[in-house]
Amino acid sequence: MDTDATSVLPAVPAAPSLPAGRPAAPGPGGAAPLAELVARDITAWFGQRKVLDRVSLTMPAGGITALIGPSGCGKSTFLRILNRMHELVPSAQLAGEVRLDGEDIYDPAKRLIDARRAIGMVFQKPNPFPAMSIRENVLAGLRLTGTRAPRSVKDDLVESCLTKGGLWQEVKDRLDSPGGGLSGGQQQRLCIARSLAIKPRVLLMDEPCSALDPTSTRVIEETMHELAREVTIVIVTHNMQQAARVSSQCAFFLASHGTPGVIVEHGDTRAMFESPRDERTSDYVNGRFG
Ligand SMILES: Nc1ncnc2c1ncn2[C@@H]1O[C@H](COP(=O)(O)OP(=O)(O)OP(=O)(O)O)[C@@H](O)[C@H]1O
Repeated sequence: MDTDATSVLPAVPAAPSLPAGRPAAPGPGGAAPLAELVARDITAWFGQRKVLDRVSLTMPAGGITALIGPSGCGKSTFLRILNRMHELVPSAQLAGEVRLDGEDIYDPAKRLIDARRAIGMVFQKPNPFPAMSIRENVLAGLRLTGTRAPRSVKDDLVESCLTKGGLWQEVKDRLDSPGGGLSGGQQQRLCIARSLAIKPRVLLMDEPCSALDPTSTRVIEETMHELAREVTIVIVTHNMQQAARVSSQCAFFLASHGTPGVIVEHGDTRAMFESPRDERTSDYVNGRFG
């Protein structure tokens, strides 16, 4: 085992909140301000195996950050650490810290559910509750978190989340039909709408379009641009054109020859694609490996 693999979850000792790196920008229409997510010195293990080594990344408020890199370099692991899902794996350990607007999400005094509420996740494979209606799917997060609201408030929420998820026009006349009856692209947008219903401040997306056709992919990408006005987005993608189209900044992960994943280079997406500083980034974004 690595000699520095000493920490177990929760890895980060309780610490006073740090001020955010920059003032939070106000959200539209009185919504919660846009949030900055900062990961510092993240090291992760599965059992004895270290899979990430001191990865640091600031994901700016209202930005879309794309995590790119070859298979197995730790992108999904890093993403799952950002909302405390890594700890669901029994052998998983981590060190480092994750701060949402300066607040340590691994602070033992904080509730896990609050971190997951604030930092939502959309997965590679659309996972609506198939037998539940479209409406119930959108509201499922409220049920799970025990949030009660009058019918009219729920109706408004269903409409606004489906609108933000780019699905309202297609489903407004069949809200009581099962979620499982939608196409794959529609199901993924339903999952986005479901995530939005609990008003996350960050949305993590793990290859959200990899199971979708080009038309559905384009709709989701347009949706992401709209959503970035009110949530900070972090997306894992293998599709370099998608990273170039949707993201404002990119982080290139690499785990060479069995070593743990690191970030080789990160920064403005256009600069990363047009004038990468590292030769390995250039080779990857130009399709020479991976
Ligand atoms: N539950 C797990 N148990 C043990 N090892 C795991 C587990 N999940 C991931 N790993 C290992 O951790 C490393 C990083 O995996 P991860 O899925 O984060 O990479 P990735 O860059 O997202 O890959 P891909 O692009 O193929 O999804 C890999 O070597 C993988 O085998």
